[in-house]
Amino acid sequence: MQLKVDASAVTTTQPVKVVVPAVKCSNKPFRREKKIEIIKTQQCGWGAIALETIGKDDFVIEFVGEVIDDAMCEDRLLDMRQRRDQNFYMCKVGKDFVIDATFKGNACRFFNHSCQPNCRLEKWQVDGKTRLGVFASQTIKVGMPLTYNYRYHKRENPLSLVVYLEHICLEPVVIFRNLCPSADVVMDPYCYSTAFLAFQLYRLVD
Ligand SMILES: C[S@@+](CC[C@H](N)C(=O)[O-])C[C@H]1O[C@@H](n2cnc3c(N)ncnc32)[C@H](O)[C@@H]1O
Repeated sequence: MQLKVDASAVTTTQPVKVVVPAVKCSNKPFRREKKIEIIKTQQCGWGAIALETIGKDDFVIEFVGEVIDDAMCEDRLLDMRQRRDQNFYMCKVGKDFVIDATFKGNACRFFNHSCQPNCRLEKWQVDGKTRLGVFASQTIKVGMPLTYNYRYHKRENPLSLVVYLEHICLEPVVIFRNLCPSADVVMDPYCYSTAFLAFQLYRLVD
């Protein structure tokens, strides 16, 4: 599996000088990424595991991808629906600001969701630009799957939700059965619609 990375189109993975947000000053720049392996999981497609012990609150990896606006995001969601894609790699960072790791990204695009994750996403301001870092929320041992909570949300534009719901109802899917046994992610397992795609946008909006 090869991902194309176009440096001009993605947020960078290079170490940079970090301006830590005043409110959340933890003085931890995006340092070296941790060693990670991409593996085929039993039930969640591809996933990522730690290849080294990761300390609590350590920087793990940056979430990189193409920066797209809401309109482009909508277009891509429609394309995904037509292709019947089941894996989604978008993170909504703010209004008109989505990072899409579908076509361009790094190992972070393989981190699966868990309601009891060992990592968390943080939004940082770096030299005036918003960047997403994945940090360990606990000590992570070698071989452990790397997960964070996708924080699904409902589509904000109810109109588009209605339109999409009319159009699609695919095969039943049961998701998050493996890493997410609890019921705090509510999905309709019988209607795999674009409404569902909307849930698949990770949310990091304040
Ligand atoms: C960011 S991708 C993660 C990598 C993905 N598993 C793959 O094979 O490329 C997100 C997608 O992985 C799948 N996924 C993530 N977490 C999952 C979980 N806990 N259980 C089942 N599928 C999961 C869903 O299809 C989701 O849209």
